[in-house]
Amino acid sequence: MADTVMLIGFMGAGKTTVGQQLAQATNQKFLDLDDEFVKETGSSINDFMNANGESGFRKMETKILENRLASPGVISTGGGIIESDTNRQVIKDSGATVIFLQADFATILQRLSSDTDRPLLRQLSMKELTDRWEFRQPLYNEVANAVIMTNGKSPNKIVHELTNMLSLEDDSLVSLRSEIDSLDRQILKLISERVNVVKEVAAVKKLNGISVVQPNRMDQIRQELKEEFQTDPNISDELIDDLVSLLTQTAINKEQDIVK
Ligand SMILES: Nc1ncnc2c1ncn2[C@@H]1O[C@H](COP(=O)(O)OP(=O)(O)O)[C@@H](O)[C@H]1O
Ligand SMILES: O=C(O)C1=C[C@@H](OP(=O)(O)O)[C@@H](O)[C@H](O)C1
Ligand SMILES: [Mg+2]
Repeated sequence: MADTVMLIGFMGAGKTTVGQQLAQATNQKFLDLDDEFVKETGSSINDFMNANGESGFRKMETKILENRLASPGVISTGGGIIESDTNRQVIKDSGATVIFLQADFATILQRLSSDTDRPLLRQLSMKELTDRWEFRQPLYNEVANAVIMTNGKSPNKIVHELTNMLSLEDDSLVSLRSEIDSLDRQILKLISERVNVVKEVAAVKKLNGISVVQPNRMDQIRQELKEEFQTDPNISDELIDDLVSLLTQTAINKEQDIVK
């Protein structure tokens, strides 16, 4: 395992949560630069930013990064650490293994919906926050050695991926698999949402005495999807046939349970 593993990513990506658990799982020291900030300044981040503005916060954040970077173990950073050119250079020069914890913007907003500790969340408008998100993405990528997609994954699962990745030679395969794992979870969540709608359909059919299986409807679904996706080289007619069969069979089973 590398001497220092540094977690970067936007607010709410899970740097603090995952960093703590990764350090525990691998028996290493854990440092969170936001906690170090509070220790060093004797002030909460909210109070410090209120008094000194974001630029004052950034200057102190750079000092703390430079002081703590040599610490072996897991270091979780604050989401804005990569905004400064100096910080990015310091991070690149440090030799730490830098992991970008990625999550989509909607997931971030959901995770932070009841947060009160992050001043920027309150100070910035939604447009400014979105702009900040977009501005930072290439900067995270610039310093990262590997990316872990966190959408739909528990911190435990992410720690597991990280421990695998950190003992592997080829990070690129792990990053790509991480993306696939995240997409698989999103697909399953969508299927679960589809089943919820199917249950409502079953209730309507039951009320009106309509039979569960409607062969025309299945053919229509297949036909429409094939037309819509005919120019997508990744989606073959066979894939559509297989997927629709799977989805409709799942739906029929569920509806039959409800209608009987
Ligand atoms: N993988 C995850 N899945 C769901 N919720 C998460 C995940 N990682 C973190 N969270 C939650 O999101 C919020 C922000 O996490 P935190 O670790 O503080 O993020 P960061 O340090 O990147 O800002 C916390 O409430 C935490 O419990
Ligand atoms: O994104 C940012 O600019 C910030 C993220 C926070 O850390 P987390 O990323 O751990 O929330 C904290 O450093 C401060 O509120 C500013
Ligand atoms: Mg944090």
